[in-house]
Amino acid sequence: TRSTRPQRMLKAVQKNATKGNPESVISAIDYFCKNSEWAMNVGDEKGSILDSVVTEVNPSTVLELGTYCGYSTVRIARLLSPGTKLITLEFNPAYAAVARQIIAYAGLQDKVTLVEGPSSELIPQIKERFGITTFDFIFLDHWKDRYLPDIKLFEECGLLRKGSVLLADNVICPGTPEYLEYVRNSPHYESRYYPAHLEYTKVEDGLEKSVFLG
Ligand SMILES: O=C(NCCO)c1cc(-c2ccc(F)cc2)cc(O)c1O
Ligand SMILES: [Mg+2]
Repeated sequence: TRSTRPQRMLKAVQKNATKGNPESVISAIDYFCKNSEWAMNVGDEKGSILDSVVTEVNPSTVLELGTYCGYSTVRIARLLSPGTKLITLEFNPAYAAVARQIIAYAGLQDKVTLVEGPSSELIPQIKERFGITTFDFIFLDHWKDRYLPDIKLFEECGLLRKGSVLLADNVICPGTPEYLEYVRNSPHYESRYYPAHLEYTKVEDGLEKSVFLG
């Protein structure tokens, strides 16, 4: 039977990247998406903004919602201080299976805990399962209609502290209008928009960075 796009992406990584070299894995995926098949990785333009925010925050606790094939997982994990781990949630088991292999190929498996399942179920379990009190940095890149309910869940579960940074992908395309309205109008967040483009295209998109004020 025909392979899937994530499987073809993994093959491109295994063919063109160097094992244990995260930058070469990132470049191989971007090359594949620019020259072979578009895929919904955050990409290099928005990825550079992601890098700068992660570097600025230098987080000790990190959560990613929406692993997909692990491209942004690799981008984030390669920047974390020694001993810091990130938790990434993925609902789709086929995506998770490819992501595990891409993260391992980059040599970052010891810095990543990939959890499969719906964010609505997993978020309330995080404190107990992973011994986390609050997150320093959260990257939202999963189902766009889950961004708003999940940020409210973070608040309800006490997973945010003064200064927690949330960075959301795709706030323009496909778009997360309710989420944007919430973080931009809530007195509990200081929000800023980083204009960019939909990965590998000229279509407008961008990232929204929101700092929890407590
Ligand atoms: O659904 C998305 N992610 C959650 C599932 O893993 C997603 C979709 C798109 C996209 C797709 C189709 C199109 F026409 C335009 C944008 C882009 C992204 O960056 C994304 O994260
Ligand atoms: Mg995205």
